[in-house]
Amino acid sequence: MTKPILELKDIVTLVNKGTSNETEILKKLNLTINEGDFITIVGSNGAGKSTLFNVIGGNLPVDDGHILLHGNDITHQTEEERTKFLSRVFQDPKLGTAPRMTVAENMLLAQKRGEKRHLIPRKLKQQMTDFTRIAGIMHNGLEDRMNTATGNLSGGQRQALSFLMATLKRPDIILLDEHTAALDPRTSQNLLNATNERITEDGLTALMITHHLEDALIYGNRLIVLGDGQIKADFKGEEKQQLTAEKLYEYFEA
Ligand SMILES: Nc1ncnc2c1ncn2[C@@H]1O[C@H](COP(=O)(O)OP(=O)(O)OP(=O)(O)O)[C@@H](O)[C@H]1O
Repeated sequence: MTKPILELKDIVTLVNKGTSNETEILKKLNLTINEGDFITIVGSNGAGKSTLFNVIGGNLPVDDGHILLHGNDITHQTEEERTKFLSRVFQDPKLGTAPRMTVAENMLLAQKRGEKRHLIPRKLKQQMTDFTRIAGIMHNGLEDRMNTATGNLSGGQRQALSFLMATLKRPDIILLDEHTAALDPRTSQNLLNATNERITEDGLTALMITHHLEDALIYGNRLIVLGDGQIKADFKGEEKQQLTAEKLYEYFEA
């Protein structure tokens, strides 16, 4: 039985409110995200993908409609309040980590998310073996750089760390906002494979925006096409497996 984690019901978001430039970005968008879903999201530039993430993350207010988390209305919860159940990885490797702190310290910070953030060296020592093991999951040498300041890591290692930090506390929802777009093709592929492994093996629930149709097809159990502020298509299971890049390309109007 699939259980809904997050439900977006008739979501409307406006920009430039009350001016002659007022525009509806999300137009009565409906989406139910079930436990264990790994949803890839594609759509033209300006389709509303980042806006959708901003609405889920509480960075942008909802002008109409409702957001339910495990059936409870969280439409008006702040971004801060939503960090209890949600985490997000951005495109820019500089955004997810504290550059002067080491890999291990960043991981400890992520583990203490939502609590008072005092870094206790004793705690760090206790956790080191565990953190090193977790870093090893990314298969990119991060585990050998546990005491390196994050600012001195490669972009790929830094993004891998951001991803690990986002998953460490097993949030209900993980938003991956083109998190491999700034990386070279091989590094991007490695991170995508590691992402997929961690999400599927740990049964996490995630949404991933990508402009690479092949990646959207390979990864995840669901694929959503966003267009003009609405869900144009939602492919699941067998239907997603049968989908081709050519067919998907048809959703991108000239
Ligand atoms: N704060 C804002 N003020 C005005 N317009 C906005 C604002 N935020 C988003 N928009 C507009 O809303 C539309 C959707 O933007 P959004 O960034 O969500 O698209 P996207 O699908 O993520 O695009 P991309 O693939 O280029 O990142 C665009 O036309 C954008 O210009």
